[in-house]
Amino acid sequence: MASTQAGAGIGIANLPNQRHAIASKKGSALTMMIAGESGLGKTTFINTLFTTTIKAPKNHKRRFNKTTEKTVEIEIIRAELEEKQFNVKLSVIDTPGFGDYTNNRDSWMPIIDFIDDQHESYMRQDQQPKRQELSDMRVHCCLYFIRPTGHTLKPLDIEVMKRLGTRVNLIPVIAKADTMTPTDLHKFKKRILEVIAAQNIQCYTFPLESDDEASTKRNMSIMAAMPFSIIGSTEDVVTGDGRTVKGRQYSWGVAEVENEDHCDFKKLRQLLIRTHMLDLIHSTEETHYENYRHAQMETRKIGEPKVKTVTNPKWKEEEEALRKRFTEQVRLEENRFRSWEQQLIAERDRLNKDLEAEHSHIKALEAELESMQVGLSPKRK
Ligand SMILES: Nc1nc2c(ncn2[C@@H]2O[C@H](COP(=O)(O)OP(=O)(O)OP(=O)(O)O)[C@@H](O)[C@H]2O)c(=O)[nH]1
Repeated sequence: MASTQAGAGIGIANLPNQRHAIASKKGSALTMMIAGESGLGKTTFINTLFTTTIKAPKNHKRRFNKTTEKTVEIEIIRAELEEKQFNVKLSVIDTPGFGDYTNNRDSWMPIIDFIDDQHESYMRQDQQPKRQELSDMRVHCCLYFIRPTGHTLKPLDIEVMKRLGTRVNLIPVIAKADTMTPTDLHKFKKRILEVIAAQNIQCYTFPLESDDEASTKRNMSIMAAMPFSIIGSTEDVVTGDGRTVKGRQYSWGVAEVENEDHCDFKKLRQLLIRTHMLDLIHSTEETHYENYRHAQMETRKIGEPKVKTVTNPKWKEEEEALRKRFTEQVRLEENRFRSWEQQLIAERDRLNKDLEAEHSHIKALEAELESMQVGLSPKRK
């Protein structure tokens, strides 16, 4: 696996030039999450990103190049990027696709919970007296994959994006851009942006103005590309003019991953791991984590554990079913006891009657005995 970034480097050396020079000697850690409906190429995208950003692995720590089977649970893929003494620990969280079920809430709720749980875990560690080695898996950005329908955002997309946007730096992405013509793609992007504005969905934004003109221009061009259209592929294919590129081969030609006329993969990668990595980390800390902390502090005392409300509707349904089963069981048992009680009462009555009959019988015998005794006793004169 060769780096396609050979000349430009992977860009980590550019980190000191970024707006927030917070990179320490220890390096930075970037955690990105990939979410969206099933089968949109999320896992393929991760592999594509890694094959084009990471040099051949030198040790077992780097774990990537996943097979593209259906993702069924949240998976974390880690890699280390290193360039000119800058070390970036990259974690990519692949999430199960949703949208396959009648009740789709079941599938996207764990994603939201995962983001909240990372904030919670960091906050709890932060409140401890000893805070040297905080483990931090807070999600710095979430790429939300949109199906290339050519129409508009679906209600499910809107629902999930709204929730994600208030928790994390949300970056909308149009999947499988090679399945749309440039004109349709352009119209689709416009409609998506209209829905995002109308529905008040919070997406990641960054300051466009920079110290130098070139950076400002670059920022504007990246921002103008949102929502980023992408093509995912780890395959090397040969173009009509003889170049070997990462792309998807069709009878009509090649859809190239890194060709800016074909999709925005390059711009997205530039934003994520070159130009705005530190801004993503910083805004997570300053905005999303602070929002979470603030909301929790209003309702809880320091050190108090979070009351886990049962937010997952699947659990709610299970709880409901369990409650019904329990009530039914109690009702059956009560009926059983009641009929048992009836039987006991009937048995008691029967025994009482028998006892009474025995009593009467004994009394009759006693009376008989008495009269016999009277008959036998010697007559007095
Ligand atoms: N045309 C086209 N197909 C793609 C692209 N990216 C991925 N695919 C194909 O789409 C299919 C699904 O890809 P995955 O990466 O498994 O999709 P996923 O979103 O991770 O799927 P889940 O794990 O089920 O959520 C595979 O057959 C890929 O080869 C793309 O950019 N264009």
